[in-house]
Amino acid sequence: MAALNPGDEHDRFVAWASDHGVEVDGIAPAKFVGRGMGIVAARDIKAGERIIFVDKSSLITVTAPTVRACKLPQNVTVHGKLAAFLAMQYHNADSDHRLWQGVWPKEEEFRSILPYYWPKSLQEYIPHAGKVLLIKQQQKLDKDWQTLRAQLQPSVDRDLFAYTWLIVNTRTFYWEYPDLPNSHPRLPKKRFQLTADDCYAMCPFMDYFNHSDVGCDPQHGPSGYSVIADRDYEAGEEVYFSYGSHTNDFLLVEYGFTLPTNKCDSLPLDHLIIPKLSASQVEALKEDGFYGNYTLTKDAPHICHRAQAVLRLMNLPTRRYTMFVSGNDDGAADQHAIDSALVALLTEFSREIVETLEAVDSVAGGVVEEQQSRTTRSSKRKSQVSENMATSNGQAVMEQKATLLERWKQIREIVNAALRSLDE
Ligand SMILES: C[S@@+](CC[C@H](N)C(=O)[O-])C[C@H]1O[C@@H](n2cnc3c(N)ncnc32)[C@H](O)[C@@H]1O
Repeated sequence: MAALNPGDEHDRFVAWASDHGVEVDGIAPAKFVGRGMGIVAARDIKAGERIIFVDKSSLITVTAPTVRACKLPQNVTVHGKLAAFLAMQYHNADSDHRLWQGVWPKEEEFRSILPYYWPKSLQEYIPHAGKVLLIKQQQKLDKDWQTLRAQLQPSVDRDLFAYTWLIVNTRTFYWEYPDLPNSHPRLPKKRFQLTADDCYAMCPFMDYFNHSDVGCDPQHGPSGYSVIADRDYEAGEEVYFSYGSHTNDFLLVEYGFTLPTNKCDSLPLDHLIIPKLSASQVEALKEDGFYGNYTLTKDAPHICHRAQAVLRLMNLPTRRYTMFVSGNDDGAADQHAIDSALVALLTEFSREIVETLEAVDSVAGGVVEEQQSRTTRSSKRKSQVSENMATSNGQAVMEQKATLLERWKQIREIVNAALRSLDE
């Protein structure tokens, strides 16, 4: 259930936005239990109606004069530059985006939602694909901080920078700079040279929308962003759009949530397959372009072509594998043997899942106690404040644990669905 009037700070922001190039039609921000803000239909909306337009002049990008005025080092990433700008402005009561900043989730909320902040003993149980992403995220943030710290300290400390870096990570949109050749010395002159890492924009009001695997498609053009309703909506319904074709492991690490059903979900099988390969098999797969990136999905045929190939190399005479990867044989004659090999692999995966579910349950209990005792011990007196902190840490860990258990149950369901259909 959504609260249609989420509070004064949101009213003030909406009024500010409408004076700053944001045209809202038929939608409103609303507060949802357990997942912050989102957008609801404020009246019945018809498919094809434009529900929001945001003029490019209101975006925060590296080309904005206020960002350029910060004179940040040339070698820092676009992500780092935007995070530094937001952090430098964070305590400035006169900053242009003060009212917008006031409706973002607070650092405290991020601490419980985003795996970046989770205790190490819980991060350890993030599924393999998510852990790889989390390490990359930590490395990118660290590198940006190292490049910028001399310029930012002492007014901006690492905690504030991490928070604004994660605000950028969870709230930016893909932006292609309509006037690219002259936009910024840090950006390439030619459009085809732009990479995804260059194309970040903070976009007021658009960053209220929550993600779904189906929903409206945000559009960007030379004048700004717009969203067109993908279907009819009744007043009060939540309106989502898609952040992209993301798996739940990606959503968990980058945004701090998973979707209960997600048509884009898949699981990597690399951590189960790669350790079983001999050196010569690795060499052959690399030569043929079939090394790694093996995935499992809930729906038939369950595994990707690359996984079909590697299982053939591991379980059949080499010539059968060669015929398959060269495209001279569709592999149908061997499918039964490959399905049996896959069942063995997934049975091994099932054991890992059961063990992980049990481990998350017990580790999380330990973390709550550890955090509570650490928080209460660190205060001189066992004051109400420290008790409240301990309780909120405890609650955060319980929520993190629930998110993690939920993800492992989704993984179990994908594996079981594949096992059931292979058994038919
Ligand atoms: C662009 S913001 C969307 C607005 C945000 N909910 C807020 O309170 O301001 C992205 C963040 O919203 C949350 N979010 C987005 N889609 C969600 C969903 N389907 N379920 C739960 N949380 C979601 C996640 O915390 C994510 O990091």
